Amino acid sequence: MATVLRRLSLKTIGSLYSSGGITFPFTTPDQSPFLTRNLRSLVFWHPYSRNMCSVANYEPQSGASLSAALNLDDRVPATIITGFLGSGKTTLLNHILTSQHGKRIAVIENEFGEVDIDGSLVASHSSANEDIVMLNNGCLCCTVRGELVTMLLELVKKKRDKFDHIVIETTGLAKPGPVIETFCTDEQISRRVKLDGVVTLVDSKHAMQHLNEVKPRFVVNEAVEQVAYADRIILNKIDLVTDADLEALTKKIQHINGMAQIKHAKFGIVDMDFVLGVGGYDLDRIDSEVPSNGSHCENHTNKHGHECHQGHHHDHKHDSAVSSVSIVSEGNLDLDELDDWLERLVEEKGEDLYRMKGILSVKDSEARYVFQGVHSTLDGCPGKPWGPDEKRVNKLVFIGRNLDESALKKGFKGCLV
Ligand SMILES: Nc1nc2c(ncn2[C@@H]2O[C@H](COP(=O)(O)OP(=O)(O)OP(=O)(O)O)[C@@H](O)[C@H]2O)c(=O)[nH]1
Repeated sequence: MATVLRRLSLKTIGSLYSSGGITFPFTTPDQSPFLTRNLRSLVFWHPYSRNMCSVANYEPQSGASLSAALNLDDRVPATIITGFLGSGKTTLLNHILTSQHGKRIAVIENEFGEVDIDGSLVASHSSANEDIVMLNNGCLCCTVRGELVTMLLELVKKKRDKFDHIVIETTGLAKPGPVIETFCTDEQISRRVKLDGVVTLVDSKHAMQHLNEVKPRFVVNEAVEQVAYADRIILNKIDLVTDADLEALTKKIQHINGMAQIKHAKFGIVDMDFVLGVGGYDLDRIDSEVPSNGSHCENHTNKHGHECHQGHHHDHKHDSAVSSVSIVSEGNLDLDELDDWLERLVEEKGEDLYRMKGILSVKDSEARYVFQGVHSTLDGCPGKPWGPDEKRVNKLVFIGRNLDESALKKGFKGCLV
């Protein structure tokens, strides 16, 4: 059964505020379809992310309700660092903790086993006294997910004034899906913490072997999942590979995830704005995040100075069951058809749809429509208006398992007017 997020109009938020408290929005009786409901209101509030979306068409009804609504998002951003065993997660974490970014960081270090080796490595590297390091034993994605919730709540309830950003380092064998879903589905967490992004470290020397590993039926390949869920991918340890190896790996990764920005690095050295303040789940960033043709690949730290080419994965054969499908197409979409298609899609394929993002041109609408989703949780709102001479190009990216590219394209085409 699809979980399509409900929204409240600004007017409703205002009345909830003035009535002395916010009621959790899932209690809204609004049963209208996802897009139709959202496009026909003016300003929307995401019950989990509390993002204010486009205010372009909004006529303020009362100063108090607008400012109350605009001040809603005081949640602390959280970054998940994931990546296969030995890929350089702790190295990146130490780089974050010793860099000048002006943020006080709270770290949740997930150690699998009795001895907290990574914890002491991190603690001994952290330069800022204010940084907080917490440890939990076990695997975040399975046995200790409840513990993650407890730790996050403890942080935000008791120490909120002591840090500006949370970084969670998962174990090398963690599946990111369940950890991400904690931020979307746990009401207490989603009210206080906002998922900023998933940063995946890839060991350039060994990743191909892990990505190609064939697992028994129903067993997940963690390395593939970690790439698939990423908002940012760091191809680390480039000092250990040749140009050709790096190019092949980049293509393989772009085939799995055509949405994430990729950077090459040695010892996790990347600019801080590549990993913190990513806004991977912010609807107002989707316009700049959805690539028009394949994934972004910036190569600032590439020792070899070669360029990555977007969209080239179509020239190669890959056997991975997890892949991405991009649709770039001019034209206007019929709102009702689109609504039906998206709802049907997440209902039927939600399990297999890891991430999706899109910018859509809807008939008779002045503004872009932006949406993003994780499995069957969809989230969308009107975005920037189209310019008078601007080509109205729809861009959608789906990342998931066993995606049927032709069925997705056909479904999309069926929504064009
Ligand atoms: N040559 C080389 N070594 C690196 C690079 N980045 C990290 N390393 C080394 O690789 C080893 C593993 O790095 P970690 O940061 O501990 O990796 P991790 O992902 O946290 O490892 P686990 O916690 O075991 O999953 C360490 O010895 C690092 O110093 C790199 O770019 N090049």
